[in-house]
Amino acid sequence: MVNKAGAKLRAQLADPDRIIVCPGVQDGLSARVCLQQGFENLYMTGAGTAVSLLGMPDLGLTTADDMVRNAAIIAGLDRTVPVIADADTGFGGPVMVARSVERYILAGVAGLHIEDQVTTKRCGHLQGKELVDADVFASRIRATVAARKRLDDDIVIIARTDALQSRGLDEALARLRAAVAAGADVVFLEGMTTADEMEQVVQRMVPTPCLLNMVAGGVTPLVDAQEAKRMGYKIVIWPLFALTSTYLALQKTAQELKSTGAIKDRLGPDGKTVAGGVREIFQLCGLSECAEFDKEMSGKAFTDGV
Ligand SMILES: C[C@](O)(C(=O)O)[C@H](CC(=O)O)C(=O)O
Repeated sequence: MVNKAGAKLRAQLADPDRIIVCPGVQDGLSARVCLQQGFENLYMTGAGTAVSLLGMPDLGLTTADDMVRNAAIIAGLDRTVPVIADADTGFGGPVMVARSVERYILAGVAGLHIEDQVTTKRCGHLQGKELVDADVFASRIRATVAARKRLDDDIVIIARTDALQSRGLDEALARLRAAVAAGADVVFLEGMTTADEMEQVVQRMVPTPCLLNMVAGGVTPLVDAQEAKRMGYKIVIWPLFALTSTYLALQKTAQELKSTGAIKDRLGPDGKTVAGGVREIFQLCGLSECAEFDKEMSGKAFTDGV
């Protein structure tokens, strides 16, 4: 087996008492902050990757290269923490989908989701989404399963449908059932708009585990982990929380720099040290571990300190 992350995520899914709460992260820094807070899973957001890496909206503009590279960076920070990654539409026909899935597996990802929008997709919480036919979606899932088999891997395959908006709940559920028949492990019904739909999906998809997507400013009512668990969800993602926090904090300090010509130091809890100073952030990102590793390997880079 190439990648043990999938097996770990499967064990988490098999725990009947567990709900897997995944903070969405868009880069190494947001992943580091969530790891510091002790999260046991991470979610790599495609929307956040588009916004953070490209400065562009979630409109299918990220390539497989952009997404796999970002997933590899995030998954590589702590191999004990399973990462679920957005794989959008799989980026093409069955050959391309299988190639992409292999690359996600080799990147060390534990689970990924593939959806039924057209390749020129958009965020699931925007209007005017277009879908591929149900048989095309099923072939994407089959190609994902084939890639997993080819690498003898355990990656968790999450089938996402965006069909609710234009086709209604029954067709969306039928698409998810077909995806499960094709080998998907978990289902993700995107863009639910009421608590009743949220409850129904879990009940009507039994025994397949369901993922719930909590997007601030999106169309789905927001519930906490306890409520999601009560509804029967096994995975909850908060894809944009880090992006939103980063955006709001950056905007505030950018305004300060622009209007005053400087940034005032913010002091930490001890009242003396600068909060969020360069050394603190490097420590978060493994400064001491890097120096320690260098020493253990008889490297000399940090003998005079760092
Ligand atoms: C989950 C999602 O696919 C993502 O890219 O994180 C997005 C989130 C978003 O754009 O609001 C989605 O729900 O489509």
